Amino acid sequence: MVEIEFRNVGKSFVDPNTGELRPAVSNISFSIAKGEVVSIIGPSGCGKSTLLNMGSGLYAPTSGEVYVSGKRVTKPVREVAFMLQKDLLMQWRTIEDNVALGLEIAGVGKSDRLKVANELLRKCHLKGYEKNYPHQLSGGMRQRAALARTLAVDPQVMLMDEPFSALDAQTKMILQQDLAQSLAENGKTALFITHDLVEAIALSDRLLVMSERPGTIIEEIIVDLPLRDNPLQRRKLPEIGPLQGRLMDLLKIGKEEDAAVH
Ligand SMILES: Nc1ncnc2c1ncn2[C@@H]1O[C@H](COP(=O)(O)OP(=O)(O)OP(=O)(O)O)[C@@H](O)[C@H]1O
Repeated sequence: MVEIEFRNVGKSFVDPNTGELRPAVSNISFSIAKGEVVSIIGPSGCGKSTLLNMGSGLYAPTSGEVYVSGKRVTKPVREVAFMLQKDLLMQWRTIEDNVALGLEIAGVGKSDRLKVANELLRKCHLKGYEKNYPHQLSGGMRQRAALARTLAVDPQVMLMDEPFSALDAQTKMILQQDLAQSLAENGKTALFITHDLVEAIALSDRLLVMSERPGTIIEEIIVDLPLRDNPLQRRKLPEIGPLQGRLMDLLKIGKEEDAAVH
């Protein structure tokens, strides 16, 4: 079953310098099946975040259509949860209250929502920190809390915009492991943006490679490797190097003066 579909999607923005409409992405078509994890990679400014914003209904496409679970997206969609590079935790709420926020908005009673929050905090290795405030946690721990908060609303689709890019390399690998296990266990569908090529390979079933602005999909690569639920082990497979090399070539990294990734 198809969970997310982009049909000939384009998006233009008014260029603040010229006042004219300028395309950010054009002619984007792809679909993601239920339970699939797909990563988008591409040069800075090619429109990756713009795609996620359209997937969640925060931006309307200028042309084409976006569908989630067969319904055309015309406004923010409940089935979709967003996770960003910034943890966006509320400083005045404890970690458990931050994780429970989505459930509170949905009208779930206090004891039920705290039960869900505490179970997710345990799974995300934050047991014992439930009553802490965000400033009392490290960056990695805050991002774990943000992951728990995203999972708490039990979204069908997770849209993730460089969620781990601010973390150190080792913390990042551990969080990738937690995310991958959680996605696999719960059969979630995810669209993931990253500049980290190995992260994309380690986490995904499929990769979409974009061109420079106006971004369009120039290549689709099926990651035909085992261990999608275990990126720590997948990273060690010998196929990772050649796949990374292929992506570097597509993005022209180190090949030309005007390389696509800076
Ligand atoms: N609200 C907006 N108004 C005007 N221009 C915008 C707006 N949002 C994005 N853009 C422009 O659209 C282009 C794509 O932006 P977007 O943030 O989607 O790129 P990206 O691929 O996610 O970049 P990065 O990898 O650097 O995060 C950029 O040139 C950006 O300046």
